[in-house]
Amino acid sequence: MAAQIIDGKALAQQIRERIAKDVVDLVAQKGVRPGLAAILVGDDPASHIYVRNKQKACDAAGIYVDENKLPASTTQAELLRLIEKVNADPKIHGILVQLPLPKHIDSKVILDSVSPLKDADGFHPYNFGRLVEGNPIFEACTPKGVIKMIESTGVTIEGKRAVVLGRSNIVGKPAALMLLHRHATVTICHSKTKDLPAVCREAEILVVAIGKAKFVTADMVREGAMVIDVGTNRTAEGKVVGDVDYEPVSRKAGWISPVPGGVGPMTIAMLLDNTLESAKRAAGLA
Ligand SMILES: Nc1nc2c(c(=O)[nH]1)N[C@@H](CN(C=O)c1ccc(C(=O)N[C@@H](CCC(=O)O)C(=O)O)cc1)CN2
Repeated sequence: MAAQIIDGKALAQQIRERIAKDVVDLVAQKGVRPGLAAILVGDDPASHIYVRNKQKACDAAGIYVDENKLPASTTQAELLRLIEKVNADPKIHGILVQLPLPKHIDSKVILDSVSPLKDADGFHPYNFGRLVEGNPIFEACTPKGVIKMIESTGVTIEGKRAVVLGRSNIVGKPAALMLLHRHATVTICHSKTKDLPAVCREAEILVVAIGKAKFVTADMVREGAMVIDVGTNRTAEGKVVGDVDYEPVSRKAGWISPVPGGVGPMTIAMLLDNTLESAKRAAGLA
């Protein structure tokens, strides 16, 4: 039987509509409009599309955006000065530094300079540490979206065998922690994992964030499993595909998220959610 589709695009739209209502209430009650500083350095075409989509989503939700598009020649010192400025700006409740940054800029230095109180992407080590403790303030947008997608199915996470494929700081590790805090039994797999297909087949929930087109094939998936595909890969023909070989896997899985239209739109919705929550805290509401 074909898997049920987890429609991230539709879920993200519902969440964005709820955020838009909450923004109206926040402005009415406290006179505070959530504000996001969006910082994009360089000419990466995909990054330009993502930032434009984030800006459009903020506009639709009534979130103010301070847009900063900087040339690829921007120095690390110039970028640090801009972050210092938005850290201190009371109109700004969330800061987004679009990744990847140009090679001459040290991403870690930049991300560490974002105020942990405005870290809407959840990438600052303070917020990662809070997540490890199980007491997060800002959670990274992509893994937070993954959890919302799993929860939207009504399937309980508690007690499930979850496998996270990929160990990046911005997706794999936080996704594993979020599943662990919801009492899943979690395994993280990576390039050195022995017999990866066998480990993946143990998963009742399989989160794939490995960055390789169609890497997960049907033989790696347990019958009836929930498969969440975090990948965004472009084929030679320019088509966007995930890390999961969708058609054959969807015939074996119980639930599957598509690419496009799965985790990507949820990442954007969670950025808005984090910015709104930050503005609520600044207004003394959370
Ligand atoms: N500062 C950040 N940088 C990056 C992040 C992030 O969360 N914060 N994540 C990715 C890029 N990203 C968001 O910035 C992102 C990627 C993909 C999508 C998306 O909606 N994808 C569509 C398909 C897109 C297409 O057709 O080209 C989909 O899956 O439906 C949204 C956001 C790296 N950088």
